[in-house]
Amino acid sequence: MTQHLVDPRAPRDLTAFIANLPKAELHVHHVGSASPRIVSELAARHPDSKVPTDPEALADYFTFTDFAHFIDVYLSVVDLIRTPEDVRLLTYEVARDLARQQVRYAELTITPFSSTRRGIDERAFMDAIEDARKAAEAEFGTVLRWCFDIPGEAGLQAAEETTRLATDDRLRPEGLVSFGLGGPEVGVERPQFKPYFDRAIAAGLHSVPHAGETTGPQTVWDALTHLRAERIGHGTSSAQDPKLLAHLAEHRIPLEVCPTSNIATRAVRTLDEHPIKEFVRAGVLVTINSDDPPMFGTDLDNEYAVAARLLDLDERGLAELAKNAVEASFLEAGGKARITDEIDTYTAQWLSR
Ligand SMILES: Nc1ncnc2c1ncn2[C@@H]1O[C@H](CCC(=O)c2cccc(C(=O)O)c2)[C@@H](O)[C@H]1O
Ligand SMILES: [Zn+2]
Repeated sequence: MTQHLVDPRAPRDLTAFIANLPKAELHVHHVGSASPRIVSELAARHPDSKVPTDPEALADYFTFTDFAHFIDVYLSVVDLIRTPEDVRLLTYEVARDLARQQVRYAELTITPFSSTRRGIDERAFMDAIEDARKAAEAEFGTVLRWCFDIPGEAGLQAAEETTRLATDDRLRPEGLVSFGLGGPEVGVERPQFKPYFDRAIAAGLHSVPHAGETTGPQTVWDALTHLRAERIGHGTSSAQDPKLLAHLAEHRIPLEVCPTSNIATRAVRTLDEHPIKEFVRAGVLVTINSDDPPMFGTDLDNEYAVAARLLDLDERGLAELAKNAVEASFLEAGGKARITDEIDTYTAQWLSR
């Protein structure tokens, strides 16, 4: 009987490598990360909701015809978050899911305006997310920080409210590090939000607006010049403007790339057409993120696997992507060094097996 020896040149199983690779995630939404189990549990608490309680039906419900449809579905899940306990449960479970993927550090984007305008007390909201953040760090070892974002389509009233919640020392949570702008981009010009970003930056927050997801490169330029963006959410259309790509690369402004999100919201037609290769070729600092994982039928590990396929990466290439996210994060230097060292040690051990 011939013995089938494992061919040492055979492609190693990158899935196993990714699953155990220590990671950081910079672009992932609080409500958008509610797992099917959490969403169906919340939907069962609120029978008036149009959100299905059955996880099967939920998978169909999370299939979008276009970006506007995605926002409608997103808001129907926001409507399920009605009490501080809902907020705490959601936040803690999102942290558990992140920890399961070896995420050591995540900057979770939260839209407090959407919850406070739906009646959740602002102080109770802040206490709920902070309780969950501290519990997650103690129990899972996952460090969470917050990005508060303005739902741009809700206009300047939402901008004012979000800025107040993010800069009032009696309210702003300890874990808050950055300030963003989300929702549809079409008809939501970035320059109008300059006064709010100026106040947030003056209060010590980092600027990380979405831009160039569903509109052209001018939106990315506007985010850089008017909102002083330190990172860009998506930035997908930057690939249409070589000068913009060169500027991002020269000034080492990271892109928060969310490949499957761009397909699910129809921002990009197919993964093979995704501009991530152009970003890397231009020398742009690319980070990999999941955006709204359960809604897009993905998770961070899968996004790393997609990046490996699109960029033809081996273990070292994947480790570099993970280190990019650590470098681009707003974690303090000691924490960055710790996670980067862990990534290097893990990768070296894996390759020496
Ligand atoms: N890929 C994404 N690209 C962009 N945004 C994304 C993405 N994923 C998730 N979001 C989130 O969707 C929300 C959209 C909320 C919104 O548009 C809206 C409009 C009018 C009223 C209200 C309200 O609350 O009353 C809200 C944003 O908060 C944002 O954080
Ligand atoms: Zn997003």
